[in-house]
Amino acid sequence: MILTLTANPSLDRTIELPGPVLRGQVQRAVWAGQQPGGKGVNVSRAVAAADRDTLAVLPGDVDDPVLTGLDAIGLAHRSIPTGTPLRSNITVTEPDGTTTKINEPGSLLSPQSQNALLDLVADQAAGASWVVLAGSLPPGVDDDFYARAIERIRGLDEPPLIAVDTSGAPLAAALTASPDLIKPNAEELAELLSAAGLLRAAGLLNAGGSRDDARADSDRGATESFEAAELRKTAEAHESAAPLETADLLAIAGRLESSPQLTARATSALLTAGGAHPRSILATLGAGGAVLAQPETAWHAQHPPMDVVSTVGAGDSTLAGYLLGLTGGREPSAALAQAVAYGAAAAGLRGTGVPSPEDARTDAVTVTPLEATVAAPAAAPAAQAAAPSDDSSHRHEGTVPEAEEAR
Ligand SMILES: Nc1ncnc2c1ncn2[C@@H]1O[C@H](COP(=O)(O)OP(=O)(O)OP(=O)(O)O)[C@@H](O)[C@H]1O
Ligand SMILES: O=P(O)(O)OC[C@@]1(O)O[C@H](CO)[C@@H](O)[C@@H]1O
Repeated sequence: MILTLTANPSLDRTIELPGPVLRGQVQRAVWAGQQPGGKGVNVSRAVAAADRDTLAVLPGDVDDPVLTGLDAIGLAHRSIPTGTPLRSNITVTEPDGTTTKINEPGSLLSPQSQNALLDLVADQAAGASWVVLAGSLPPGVDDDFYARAIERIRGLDEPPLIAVDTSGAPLAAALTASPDLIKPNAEELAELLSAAGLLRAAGLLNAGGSRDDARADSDRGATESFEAAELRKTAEAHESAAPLETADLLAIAGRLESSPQLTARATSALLTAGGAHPRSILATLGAGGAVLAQPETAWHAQHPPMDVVSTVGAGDSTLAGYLLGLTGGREPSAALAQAVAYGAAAAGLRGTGVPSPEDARTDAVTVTPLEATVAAPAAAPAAQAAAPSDDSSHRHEGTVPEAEEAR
């Protein structure tokens, strides 16, 4: 059984526009719909769609629209009453697949409710194969909530494996409890690397990595390239220990999305960093597919270009596809192919759509092993960190040859 905990569930409202969003104007939607959502809930929906056992644990009153929505689709769930309404999150989609999302903060969750939720998860996790802790934390909940959940679950006689899909401070805090798997997207990965001081080890600063080198690069020509400018800004922000600005994080995330090799190196830096860290990383890269990194191995899986309808929940479906693959007996690389097939299928569905196994076809997915992903120690200069090679790329219709499986 795959159990999910969604600390901050939502009613996902989706509005489809006939053209681009026009700020400040009245626009008429061509379609609108709503689904019970939140990251863990979506994982459970995808697992249930594959006819596999799942239980969604969440806060919320039984007559809340999220809970009645779960009743309506027959999804197994357990909740703790809160006396306050769950949030609504709004998605606006445009015909070219552009997805704009506005998420409410959610209602305050009292300390009593938080404890009741942790008790419920620990109680229900006995006998599960995986527990997924997913989504943001509502107001009133400390950043270490998922870390506390991990400690509770690990205290069970036969603890299940634990996956975490959240962002920012709750993700950083969860890492201190060494989850078995995390599923960051490119931006979350960039944020984690920055917070851990691993941007340079990950090869995300320029070769020399120093402010002077970056300046020298830019001084070489009167016209500083966009790339050089981004690197210089990043280096300066990093070395002055100032938090990276959103624009810098997005620039780094963009580089990760367009380079699986760089992502493999970045994930490797996290996996080999001193102190607590996750055991595996499933990094999703939007249209760039996903990288699965484990100590000493990494793979990239890619879906061909496709028409995107709504990417909301694509990451959750990716995680569900991966766990369905693993618990169904697939090797990690084959489970990765299934993960990307699930993510791509979800991106082709309206709203927070989750695919069925028939929608998620692995035969179109290419899986490529990435080599030399064990980076030099975190403090080593980028120039000495092992760079993954891409000369072993090949296509093998969603599964990997036995020789590679054995790596
Ligand atoms: N434009 C796209 N084309 C093809 N596949 C896509 C596209 N966008 C997303 N996907 C698929 O969905 C997966 C997850 O996407 P992404 O990295 O955006 O996750 P995410 O930010 O966690 O998503 P969310 O939080 O909305 O669930 C990707 O790994 C990929 O398989
Ligand atoms: O605000 P959070 O908890 O980070 O994300 C919530 C959310 O955006 O995540 C799901 C898509 O991944 C949606 O169902 C939901 O609206």
